[in-house]
Amino acid sequence: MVSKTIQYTTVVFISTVAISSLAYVAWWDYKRRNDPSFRKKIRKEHKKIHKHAKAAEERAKQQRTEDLKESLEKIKAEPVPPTAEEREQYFMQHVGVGEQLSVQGPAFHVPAALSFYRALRVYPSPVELIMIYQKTVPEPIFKIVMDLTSMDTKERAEGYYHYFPPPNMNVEVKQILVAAESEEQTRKIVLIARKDFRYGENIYQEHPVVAQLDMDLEGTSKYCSHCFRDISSSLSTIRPDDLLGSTYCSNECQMLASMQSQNLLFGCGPPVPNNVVVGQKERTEEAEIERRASQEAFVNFLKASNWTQVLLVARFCARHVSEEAKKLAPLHTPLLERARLPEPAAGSPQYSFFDHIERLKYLKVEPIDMVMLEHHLLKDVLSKAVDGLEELVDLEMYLVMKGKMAYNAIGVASAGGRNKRPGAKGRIETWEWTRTPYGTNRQIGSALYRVSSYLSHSCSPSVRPSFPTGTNELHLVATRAISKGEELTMAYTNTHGDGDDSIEEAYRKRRVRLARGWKIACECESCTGKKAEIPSATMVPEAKAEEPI
Ligand SMILES: C[S@@+](CC[C@H](N)C(=O)[O-])C[C@H]1O[C@@H](n2cnc3c(N)ncnc32)[C@H](O)[C@@H]1O
Repeated sequence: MVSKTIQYTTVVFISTVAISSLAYVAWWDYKRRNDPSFRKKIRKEHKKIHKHAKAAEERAKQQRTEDLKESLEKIKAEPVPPTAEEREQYFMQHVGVGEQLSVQGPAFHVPAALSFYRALRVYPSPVELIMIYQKTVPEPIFKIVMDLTSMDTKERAEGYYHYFPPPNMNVEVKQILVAAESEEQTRKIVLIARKDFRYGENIYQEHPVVAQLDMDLEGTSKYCSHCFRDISSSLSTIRPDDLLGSTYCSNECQMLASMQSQNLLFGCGPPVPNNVVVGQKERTEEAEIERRASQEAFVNFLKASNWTQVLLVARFCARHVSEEAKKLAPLHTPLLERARLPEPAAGSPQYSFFDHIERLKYLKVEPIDMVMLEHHLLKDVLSKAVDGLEELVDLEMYLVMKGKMAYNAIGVASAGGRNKRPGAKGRIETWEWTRTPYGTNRQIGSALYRVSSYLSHSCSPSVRPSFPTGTNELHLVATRAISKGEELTMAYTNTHGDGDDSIEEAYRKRRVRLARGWKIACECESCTGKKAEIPSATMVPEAKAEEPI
């Protein structure tokens, strides 16, 4: 009886709930069909729910990004093992951990990805490893590894000018947007003073990334082929196996040149240190003969053409290799300290040798026959030295690199430069111009500098490159008082014209040179107002060199 009552109560309760639910559904449907304001309210509710869900999803995504960022910072703060063997062990250990974690379900995806990322950090050829990961690592984990990689790349790219140039150089790089003739905005990169400078004050100094004596001076024992010091009245060092016949002021310069590029390009010692095995060719007698033949062909071309920009590119590639080799087999000698380049400030992400030149603007170089030939000869020298090295300069990259040298190299007029540089040969489009207020015809060589590459041109400039140590170490000197925050400018060409040129003739000549060399129609004060009265300080290379030009 009791159970019947319970059954009955349950049935009544269920039917009551069902009936009232049905009534509610019927009422809801009626309202939805007949009441526009009700419909609007529902739509609003739907939107609200959707918005909340989206916001929650966004928050979760943001939180995940924040967590990944935090993990990335932690990983970056971890020391990288110093030796090649330790790095290999570290790599194996983290790949192993990553593999174990990746089979334990979604909760372990992030820790697995972090392990794979740690391994990626120390692998000598990261792009290759990413391709292997893509094929072997489960997709959601691979995606996290890629997120970590792009976070790191973005931070490195955006943060570069935050760390470079280092504060002790007293300048900073700023990117400003300017409206071009086409109304499209273009980016101008300028060098700005971080503090006030007096007239004649030294702002900073820097060693070149790569430097090359003019070809007519190479091997003449007048100047050191590495630092450009005048050695005409002293003993010089020569290496008998050097095909370019370069001469040096000291054993130190000869060793530095050899380590940075000379041996790989023109010598016959191992192209990279013996303990760096990646890509090294077995040095058979046959391979050595082929290597020498490629070097000879390159040297013959250089001597016949008198061009140096191809050599700046060649030295850049070789130095890139030597810097990478140094990472694999660290070498700390006082000698290398002496040649230190400006490096990003402490705490910066790691930038490769190439990262510093990647940002520089470049001139468009046409692949005319001679350019194709020099490219072919350079590739041959590189590939005969180390397998695969020619990949550094496929034709497209070579044209860009040459364009960077053409746009940014500075003419070095150390020890006052010279007066009788032989005139350029061949078609005018093939003449090589360098940025120098003393005139390319006074230089003894040219060099690429990391920071000075950013200097813009003005015909009434605020700074000039100076070489007071008698070498290619560039000192940037204020040609007038400069205030903190001011843009620093140098003259890319001799703004006074030649000999007794009138003001108009000097103006015409510099406009032609600026247009030919850097495609600039100068709009500086002196040009727009045709105020060709330029302070003579811009023209005086060194106290020693005050001879008429
Ligand atoms: C060696 S880069 C100097 C760095 C440069 N300021 C930049 O924006 O990257 C030379 C290029 O800077 C620009 N530039 C330098 N001085 C200029 C000037 N006075 N007027 C117009 N453009 C200039 C031109 O595009 C020139 O080819």
